[in-house]
Amino acid sequence: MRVLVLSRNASLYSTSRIVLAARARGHDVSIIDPLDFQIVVSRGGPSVLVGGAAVPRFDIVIPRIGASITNYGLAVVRQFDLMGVPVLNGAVSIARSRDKLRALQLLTRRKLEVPTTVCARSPAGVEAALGLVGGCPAIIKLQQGTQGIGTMIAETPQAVHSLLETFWAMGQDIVLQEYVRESKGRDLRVIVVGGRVIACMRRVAKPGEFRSNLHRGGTGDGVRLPRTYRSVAIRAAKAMGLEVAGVDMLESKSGPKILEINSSPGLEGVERTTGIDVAGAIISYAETYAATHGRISRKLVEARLNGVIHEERMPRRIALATSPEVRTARRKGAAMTNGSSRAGRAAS
Ligand SMILES: Nc1ncnc2c1ncn2[C@@H]1O[C@H](COP(=O)(O)OP(=O)(O)OP(=O)(O)O)[C@@H](O)[C@H]1O
Ligand SMILES: [Mg+2]
Ligand SMILES: [Mg+2]
Repeated sequence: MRVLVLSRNASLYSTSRIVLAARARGHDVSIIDPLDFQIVVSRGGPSVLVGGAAVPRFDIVIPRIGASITNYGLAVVRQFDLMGVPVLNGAVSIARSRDKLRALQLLTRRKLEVPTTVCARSPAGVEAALGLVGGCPAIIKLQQGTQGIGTMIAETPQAVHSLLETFWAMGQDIVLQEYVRESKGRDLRVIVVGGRVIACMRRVAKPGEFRSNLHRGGTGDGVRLPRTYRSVAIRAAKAMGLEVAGVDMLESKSGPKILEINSSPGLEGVERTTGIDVAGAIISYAETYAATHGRISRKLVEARLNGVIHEERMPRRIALATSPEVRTARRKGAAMTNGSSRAGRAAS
């Protein structure tokens, strides 16, 4: 297959692992910075250029869009969506995951548990909001934060007021959230690919810190998930329409509570702590996905762009098809990797 990885930096761990995994399976891989694309919108149909020149037709696009270029990156991904090129993940589902409030709204619509969260935009409702999330300490989050930056804890109502007022004055959208005390600075990062749990690590915050992110000094350990947690992670990814997802969950006294779902989850922490070949699992799934979504109808493309159709509603006949090209690529991949990857087997 001809694989396009959208990434600003080929030397990033996750990008290079995905590229290596694809090449090991015999695929032709290009890595292009999303900002290098020109997006052409005309009545003649959607297209993209790089440096003014046409690009080859790709069989699959794997976007790794960083938070700093969400808007332009999503426009590029949407253009590939419009061109009918299979994309893992699509623009609508990435956009959903980038906004924590939007994501939580979608999750609760599917009856999935999340920490009680209140969004407000005027000082008048703050007391009531604080009561709803169980008082202090309370969590305050930027709606678009990542790597733990933008997630804060407020120990007193005064701190809540001053933080909210500061962020509102800066024009930032924030949410107030119940602090799940019993999680004790731990969370679970679950990697779901194509509706299957591929790997999971428990992250533990460093002493004196409530955020367990590895970027904030936390440490990770591979864990086997109980069945209820597995099924919640899978349902959460599906609710967002994400084919590749990093689901963050807290272990609360009433069971899993979902914090957020990441659409370009980092692979370094989870691969190193679990020893699982997550990149291989993504490519293995990409092969199946490209084969089954390569020639989807214009109607389906539009439905997907409008976010009204979920992949599970794809006709079964399409969902099960496997092209000769994919079978050959799989055979080559199996020979080159000796077929020994746990994740590769799990996802195939
Ligand atoms: N409501 C909460 N109760 C307890 N701890 C929380 C809560 N919300 C967040 N945390 C802690 O803070 C960390 C960061 O929060 P969150 O996952 O929402 O932010 P993020 O910046 O998007 O992180 P990521 O890098 O995983 O994308 C979580 O991993 C968890 O350890
Ligand atoms: Mg996040
Ligand atoms: Mg997180």
